[in-house]
Amino acid sequence: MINDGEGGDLVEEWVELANGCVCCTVKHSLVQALEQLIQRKDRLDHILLETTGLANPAPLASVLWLDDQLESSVRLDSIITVADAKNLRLQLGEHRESGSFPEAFLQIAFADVVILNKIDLLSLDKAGPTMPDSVEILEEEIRSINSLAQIIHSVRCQVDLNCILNCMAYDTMHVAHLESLLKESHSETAKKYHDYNVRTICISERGSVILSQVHLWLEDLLWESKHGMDIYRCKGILHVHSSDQLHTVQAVRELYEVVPTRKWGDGEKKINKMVFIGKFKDLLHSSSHFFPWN
Ligand SMILES: Nc1nc2c(ncn2[C@@H]2O[C@H](COP(=O)(O)OP(=O)(O)OP(=O)(O)O)[C@@H](O)[C@H]2O)c(=O)[nH]1
Repeated sequence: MINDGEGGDLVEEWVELANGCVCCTVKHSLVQALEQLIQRKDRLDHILLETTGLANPAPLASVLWLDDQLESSVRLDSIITVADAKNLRLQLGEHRESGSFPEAFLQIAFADVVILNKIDLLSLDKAGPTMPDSVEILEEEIRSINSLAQIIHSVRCQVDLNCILNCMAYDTMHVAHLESLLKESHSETAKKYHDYNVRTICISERGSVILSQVHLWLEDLLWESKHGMDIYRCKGILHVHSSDQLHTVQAVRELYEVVPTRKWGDGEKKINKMVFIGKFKDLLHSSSHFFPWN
């Protein structure tokens, strides 16, 4: 039984979910359970939903990001992935070769924050006979999959809660983190890939875009997987024709939003910049192939 604080009242309310996977079979009862929790909103600041180590975050993110009934009371703040610093590279390497355990890649690809845990074990390894992974190498590995995620280091997952709560990673109106896209990104630009690994690519181009064509283009990419792109997550900023507003783009799998967020500043360099996380095949070198409306 669970007590509400030390010596506190016994917690009597339970929300029981049917047996099954939270990202597929019990997805809808999860939404109902959250709605019940929200009824007691005065007592709730955050809901932390911990999935199994084998979960694919995409279906949950889709349900929680845009569910109309939930939208007003609950919002998806961020997806946090804990990575085991001691085993990360070995595991990703093994699964990259064999194509097994895609969830490891998905969990990094969808993460807004990656907690790189057990870094104390890296420093211990230095005394050992084999070359240890350095924090820098591991960060590079994570960034090659997802260059948008914030990476924080921890021992026994002791982290500053300010780093993982109120990230507003799915809030299109919260432009601050999207505006970092205006700066240089760590990610690769489009080119031809011969493998089919999960990675981040960043495409930027000047000129203005026509909003209706942006929608068609995104639907081609996200719904039809055109241009050999299987996109998990996408963020971007757009310079829309005949608009003085900077528009932001967010997408999780097939769901996406394009919204005006703020006025472009006087003298500000107006660009279109899209960051895609996913699998890419046969991409061409020139980014102009991605902005056909120019
Ligand atoms: N040295 C060290 N040990 C850790 C750290 N975090 C967890 N451990 C230990 O590692 C062992 C395995 O724990 P985890 O890797 O968290 O695995 P788990 O408990 O199965 O976690 P799940 O993946 O959530 O199921 C336990 O004995 C932990 O005490 C850390 O940062 N440093």
